[in-house]
Amino acid sequence: MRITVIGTGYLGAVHAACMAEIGHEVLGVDVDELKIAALAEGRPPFFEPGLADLLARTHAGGRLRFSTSLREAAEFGEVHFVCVGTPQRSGSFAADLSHIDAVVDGLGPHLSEPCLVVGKSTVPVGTAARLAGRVADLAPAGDAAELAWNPEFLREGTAVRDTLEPDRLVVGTGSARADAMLREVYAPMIEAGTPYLVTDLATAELVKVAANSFLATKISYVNAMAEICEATGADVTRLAEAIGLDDRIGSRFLSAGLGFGGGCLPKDIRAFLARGEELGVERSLRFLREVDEINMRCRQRTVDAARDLVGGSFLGKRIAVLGAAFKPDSDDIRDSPALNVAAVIKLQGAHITVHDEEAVDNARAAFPHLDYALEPAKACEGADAVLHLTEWRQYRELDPARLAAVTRTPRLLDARNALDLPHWRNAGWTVRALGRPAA
Ligand SMILES: NC(=O)C1=CN([C@@H]2O[C@H](COP(=O)(O)OP(=O)(O)OC[C@H]3O[C@@H](n4cnc5c(N)ncnc54)[C@H](O)[C@@H]3O)[C@@H](O)[C@H]2O)C=CC1
Ligand SMILES: O=C(O)[C@H]1O[C@H](OP(=O)(O)OP(=O)(O)OC[C@H]2O[C@@H](n3ccc(=O)[nH]c3=O)[C@H](O)[C@@H]2O)[C@H](O)[C@@H](O)[C@@H]1O
Repeated sequence: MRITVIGTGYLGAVHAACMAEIGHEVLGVDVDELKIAALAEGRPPFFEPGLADLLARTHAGGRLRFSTSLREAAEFGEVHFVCVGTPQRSGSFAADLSHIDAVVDGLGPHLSEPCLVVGKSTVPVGTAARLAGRVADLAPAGDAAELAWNPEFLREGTAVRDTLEPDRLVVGTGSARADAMLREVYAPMIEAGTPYLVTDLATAELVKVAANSFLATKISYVNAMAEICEATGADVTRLAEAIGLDDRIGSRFLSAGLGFGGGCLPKDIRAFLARGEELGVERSLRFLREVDEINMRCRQRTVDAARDLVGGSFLGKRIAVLGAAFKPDSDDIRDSPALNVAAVIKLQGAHITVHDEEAVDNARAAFPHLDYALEPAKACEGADAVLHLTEWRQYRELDPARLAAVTRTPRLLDARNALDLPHWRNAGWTVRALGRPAA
């Protein structure tokens, strides 16, 4: 099929490459000329494992092209996936829908042949019905163009696998034609046994925010337990292990520590709260405010634990920060808990040096007042404390004895509960972790 993917960011670039990988002819479109130039040369504009190989393969096969022209997209595609950003609006919790509106307004008048516009961005419930009306009004050929909603559940860091082997496909549509077209798009996944659920538009939109809210709630639940563990001398990692063995609960998304960040979970629960208020159902979602509060307290607890570790004040202290991305295997620093903590500590008088193999350029651009090192050991030189804030595998493989030798005082805060603490203690480190006894 001829597919366009409009918006080639963390979601769209992966979706475009994966659609080409399963055999479709794909045109990726973005307003960002630098991004399009990189993608057109087969270079991923961001770090995502597996994406570079996929781009190289699909480019070589001639199935993947890029452009900045929406008109070209309208003329080319049978199915148009809309993957533009829906960030938090400034000064409010609500989602900014201006990008998605601009795409529909730009695409609509040029949609001539029978085609399908498919929303993949995460939107407040009710948006799809509004946009469906807009597509019908704008498309010159009347009912030739339809709109369906197909929310995306990929995670950064595993985006390629999540797209090629999704847990489920959810399609919001009332139209047999739209359903048939999307079954054709996703035929290899459906044949491989991926559950394919057809719902109405509103349910499809809600499935997405309900799933992200549940994941955020699970993380904040375990972080609330970490606060209780801190008050009682218990160990949240053992607690999570024990409750996770109940398969009704499950062990995934029970890693306590610095909490969630990124371009999705934080803004999605806030946009859901804002939409709940508009709909007059704020009571049903009030718990999400608590989820957000608990999550933000994780950052504060990390700052407090780091300050305690260095003796009660950051003034004049040198702090090494390991990790800048919001999660490992990504260079994405949107609402990064690690950089949030680093910036707050810097404001309290410390000298900060940050290491992150992949996110360093993004971090430097957004936080130019922090210092950066290209090696973990360089970041730790002369440090009064080392803060482990993003759990890259590389940090689990560090040699604590070698690292201790370059610090001023070997003190470690593991804010992700991911390091082998006895190993670090044996190498002479004073070790703290969130939600665990000091030992
Ligand atoms: N990043 C992720 O892991 C996932 C993101 N989502 C949702 O997908 C949407 C996109 O997220 P990301 O890819 O992370 O954002 P992003 O910011 O990385 O990418 C958005 C892209 O849209 C482009 N864009 C903006 N206006 C445009 C226009 N008028 N025409 C063409 N392109 C335009 C931007 O230049 C940018 O490249 C959001 O709604 C997000 O919540 C959903 C699932 C996973
Ligand atoms: O809507 C989206 O964009 C995506 O948001 C999340 O994916 P993502 O943000 O890429 O990453 P996650 O693996 O969910 O991690 C989110 C944050 O939670 C934190 N986290 C995760 C798991 C955990 O146990 N503890 C924890 O603190 C991570 O460090 C990270 O900061 C969802 O997992 C995806 O299903 C969804 O498609």
